Amino acid sequence: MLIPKGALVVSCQARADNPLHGPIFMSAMARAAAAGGAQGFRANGAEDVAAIRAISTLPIIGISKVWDDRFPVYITPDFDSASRIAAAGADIIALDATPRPRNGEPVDRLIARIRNELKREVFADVSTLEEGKAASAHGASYIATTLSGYTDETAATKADGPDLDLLSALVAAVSTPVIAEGRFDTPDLVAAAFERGAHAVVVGTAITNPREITKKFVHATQRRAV
Ligand SMILES: CC(=O)N[C@H](C=O)[C@@H](O)[C@H](O)[C@H](O)COP(=O)(O)O
Repeated sequence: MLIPKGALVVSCQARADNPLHGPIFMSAMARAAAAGGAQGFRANGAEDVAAIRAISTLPIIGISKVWDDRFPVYITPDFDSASRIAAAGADIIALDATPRPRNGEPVDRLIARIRNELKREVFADVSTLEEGKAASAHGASYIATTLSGYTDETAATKADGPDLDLLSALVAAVSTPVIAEGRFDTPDLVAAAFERGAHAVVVGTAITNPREITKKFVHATQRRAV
């Protein structure tokens, strides 16, 4: 198991519309995170994964976001996208493990192919307890709460912060290590995740997205006591 128990993993991702988009910025983010004590990274796409691999030996959870209007699944939907990030240096491949339609092989087959053909650990992003149990049964190495709040079924929970209830339910139900990911945006929430039995916590936006962090502060400037 590559992700150590108790680890903080930092997600270094910036989409094309973000001023920090690109491997130079994302590898600098990763260096800063490692200097701060992060024990692993999550990164999107072969270029960013390769740039982070070049500056660190810490475990990289690689994803490949592929948007296709015909399908809701965009996180590593098929074997080809998984292969590209494995070749770029990802130690662990994260994928959408919901049963939603995808332009790729069914999730059980995708997990098996990544394990058997790419020889990589599989990190299953789920949104419900049932999906987590299924991914565990299919051989995923980690089950993560990443997609809670981002599927039609779970959209209502997004406004409530991270899905601590799903985290606890997964910890109780599967022997696979459970990772807290998605809106863990304060040190207190990270501590709460470990109290509930998380194996590790992945933090993205709150550490690596200055635009979104700035928005929160600007929002505070607009608050007025009544
Ligand atoms: C739903 C989805 O596509 N999540 C993505 C998965 O890679 C990222 O956009 C998130 O930033 C990541 O999961 C970390 O979460 P947060 O940024 O909330 O700490």
